[in-house]
Amino acid sequence: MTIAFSQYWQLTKPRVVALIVFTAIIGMFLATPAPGLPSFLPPWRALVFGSLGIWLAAASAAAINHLLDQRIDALMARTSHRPLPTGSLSSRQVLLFAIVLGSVSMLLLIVFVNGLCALLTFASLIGYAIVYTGWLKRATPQNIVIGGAAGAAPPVLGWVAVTTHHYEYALLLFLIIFVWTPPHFWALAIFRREDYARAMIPMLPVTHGVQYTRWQILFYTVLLVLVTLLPWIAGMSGVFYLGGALVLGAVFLYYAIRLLKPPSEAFAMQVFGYSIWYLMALFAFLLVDHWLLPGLAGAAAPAGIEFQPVR
Ligand code: HEM
Ligand SMILES: CC(C)=CCC/C(C)=C/CC/C(C)=C/COP(=O)(O)OP(=O)(O)O
Repeated sequence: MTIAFSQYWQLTKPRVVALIVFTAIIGMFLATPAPGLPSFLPPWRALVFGSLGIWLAAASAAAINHLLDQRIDALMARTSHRPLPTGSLSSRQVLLFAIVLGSVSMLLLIVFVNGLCALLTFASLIGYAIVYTGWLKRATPQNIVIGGAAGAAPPVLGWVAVTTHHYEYALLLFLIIFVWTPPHFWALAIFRREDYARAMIPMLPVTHGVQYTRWQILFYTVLLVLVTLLPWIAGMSGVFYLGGALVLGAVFLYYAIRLLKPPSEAFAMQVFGYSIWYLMALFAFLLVDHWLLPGLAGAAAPAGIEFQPVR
């Protein structure tokens, strides 16, 4: 019983999905007026059912990823211990699990949140589970750049769970995760390139070589540092966020430059590990900044404009 639970839990990619839900929740908070105004907590239904619905949809997408990738997962050292390659769960069980999670997610979002949030969440689920996993991943070395759109969507999903007002700010959050994805993934792909070569998956380090991939990581990291300035330039975030983004970005740049001539083979995995802390910290800075600067409430909900949850 406990073993079965842990196998199903593993299907949901719990740590990846935890960070995804974290960015969605930050999206909800940033869409909500800051302290000092009548309500600084997102509407409770968006917070509770929105987070739960987005979590279940991402977990369902992750389970479908396991299902469609079982043949290649069996060929790769990093993934060969997963429930399908080891035979501890059957394809039927995984499919059923994914359908249940996805259906409950849609039900919660449609009934308790709103149709737009449900629609965009469903599009993200399909984007990752079918478009990326079933097609792009095997088709082009730009797979994770294009497929990254699904993983970048959660702050937008969180935002529209609360309101469509100033949705352009949510698009800035989307852009940050979208540009973050290539350095995040390619660092790991460099270290795991033999896995991908064995499974014949056209990841950039396999098709274009390690050095080219390192330069691409540096290119996207520079772009990322520039893109993270946008929330401040657009007036969504203040100098507290700006300071945090600059420090975090400087460290990321240091890692990306060092990766051009790495001290060891394992250094790429340090860059990968940092990318995760980076995103978590950047979004934490966005939230604290939003709370520290009540003046910004004007940015999220300008005077005279009613705070309107989408229904
Ligand atoms: C197309 C986009 C993405 C690709 C290809 C990708 C790829 C990967 C891979 C291959 C791993 C290693 C997983 C493992 O060994 O089990 C990983 C780990 C991770 N990813 Fe991503 N990722 C993407 C987007 C995201 C997004 C959007 C987030 C969160 C906002 C995220 C957060 C994480 C976290 C937290 C881990 C560490 C998981 C752990 O330690 O168990 N990733 N990613
Ligand atoms: C509804 C919604 C918000 C969906 C979110 C989509 C989602 C779960 C994105 C995560 C991205 C991810 C872990 C990609 C790795 O897949 P991979 O197949 O390249 O990695 P693997 O080899 O570890 O399976």
